[in-house]
This record gives sequence, structure tokens and C-alpha cells, in this order.
Amino acid sequence: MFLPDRPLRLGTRGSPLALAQAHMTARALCAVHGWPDEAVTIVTVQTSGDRIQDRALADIGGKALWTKELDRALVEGEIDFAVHSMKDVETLRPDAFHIAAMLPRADVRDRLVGADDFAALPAKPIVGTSSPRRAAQVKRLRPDATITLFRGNVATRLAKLAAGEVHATLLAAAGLDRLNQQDVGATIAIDVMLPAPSQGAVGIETLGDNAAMMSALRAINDRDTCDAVMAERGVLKGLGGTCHSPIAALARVEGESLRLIAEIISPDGQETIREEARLARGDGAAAQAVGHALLERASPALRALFEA
Ligand SMILES: NCc1[nH]cc(CCC(=O)O)c1CC(=O)O
Repeated sequence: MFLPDRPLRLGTRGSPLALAQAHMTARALCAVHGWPDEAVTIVTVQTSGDRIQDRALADIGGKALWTKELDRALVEGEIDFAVHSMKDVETLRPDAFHIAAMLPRADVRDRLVGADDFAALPAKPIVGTSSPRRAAQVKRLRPDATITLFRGNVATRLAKLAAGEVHATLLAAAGLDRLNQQDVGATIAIDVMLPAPSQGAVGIETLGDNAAMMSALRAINDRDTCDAVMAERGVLKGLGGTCHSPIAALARVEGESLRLIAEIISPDGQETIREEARLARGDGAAAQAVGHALLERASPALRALFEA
């Protein structure tokens, strides 16, 4: 068994959620290999996504803002591997980086915070989110809603809600649960609000040429999570989607195959295109085909959102 001769350096963003996920990863890794706790040290790296809080991510460079600094730390040998929310990892990654493992997926659903359900919101509600997917899904349910840009970490968003800036906001159940906020918000059913591709999944990335690290990390891979998330990411690839685009997708393992549901929604919530498919595990081409099928059925205006 691979036993490091020095502590392994786990790179992570410094937000409370990122740190919670980093600790989960370190614990899983030490447990599976029988290493002492000191075998993994946590190194926090500030990302531009954390630094810039006043603009939508989509306007300032997209998801690479969350990964760029961790990528640099990996390449420069400051860390041995990096832990990410898979939802924040861009679809097309530089070839050097490999997702070696994913932790078992948490609750994939969103929670509505501020009201028990969408019907309970007042007339013309103000809903805070900076996710184009959540914004479009809210408009579909409540065409009278106004969406206002809402960024910052989970605690910041909850504070803005408490201060009365909005009537409600939406947060991933996975993030709330990992921050011990199980009681916050009302869980929204998947058929009401299909989650973002990769929601609830934590991925562990290292350099593809670091064979010892790759194999040590693979020992904690949850195969069902990995296959499902890769299928959802395949849909993104097929769509050419970015974080500008209102896309939802969820794959679930059913025996030896996957059941995949994906949708794209116009920003005003008036047009939803949805596809369902059964695919074999690891069939990236079939997942991408679901993305293509969505585009084919979309109106020209909706399709234009996916053209770079
Ligand atoms: N975009 C920010 C982000 N990235 C991952 C999570 C939560 C955890 C997850 O979805 O795995 C969140 C916050 C949220 O959407 O509420």
C-alpha cells in the first residue's frame, strides 16, 4: 500500500463549505488506507471566485474562477491534490488534471429558504439567486417573481435573507447539510426543481501523471456518484453549456445502467425542454446526445443561449 513519506497536502478553497468537504475527504482517505490523521494536511488557497463577490460569475469568467488558483498550486507542486464541489468545476478541464475520485453524493435537491413553498411566497416576491438555472425555474413556478443577484457563501446569503433583502433564496441541500444546517429551508422535490449537473458531489483532482496519488485517491471513489456525475457533465458538453446557461440534469444509477433527466429553461421560465434517457455507465457519447437532443427541440431564442 502507498504510504506517503511526508504529509500529503490537500488543496481547497477556504469557505466553510469547502473546508467541511476537505475534512470529509481527508478523513475518508486516512480511514481507507489506515493512515494516521497527520498523513493529510489541509492547505487553503484563495480563488478569484471567493474574492469577487459583487458580480455574477457568468460576467467575470465563469467557473474557472474557482479552479484556476488550485490548478496553479497543483502544477507548481504546492499541493498534492485538490478538492472541489463538482458543480463548480468547469466542463472542459485542461488535460493535465484528472478527477481521481468522488465522495458519495449527498442530497441532490435544492432548498427554498424563506418560505415553506413557492405558493407561500407573497405576490411579486423577490428571490435572491445568481444561478441562471434556479432563476429560470423560479420564474416558471412564479412568473411574478423578481430575481436579484445573490452571491457569497452560504452564511452570507442566509444573512442577506435575514436582513430582509429578499423574500427567499435557494441553496443546495448538500451544502446546508454539510454545514450542519439540516433545519434550514424546505426541500424542493426533483420534479419541481431539477438540480444542477453535479450538485451534491465532491470531486478530488490531481495531476494525471502522478500515478501513486491517482491510485491512493481512487480507493475512496464512489463509483455510482462518479458515473452519474460524468453523465450529467456529458449533457453539459453536448450543450456547450456554461454557467450562463439555465441547465438542469440528474442521473441516477438503476442497476447496471443510468436513468438521466435533463432540461433547459428559458430565462423567463416560459419554455422548458426536457429529455429522459437510459444509458450505460460510462457512455459519454450517449450523455452528450441528450444535450444535442435538447438543443434540437429548443426555440431559436433558447438555443442562442448555448451558442458561445
Ligand atoms: N455555486 C456554489 C456552490 N457550489 C456547491 C454548492 C453546494 C454543494 C453542492 O451542490 O455540492 C454551492 C452552494 C449552493 O449552490 O447552494
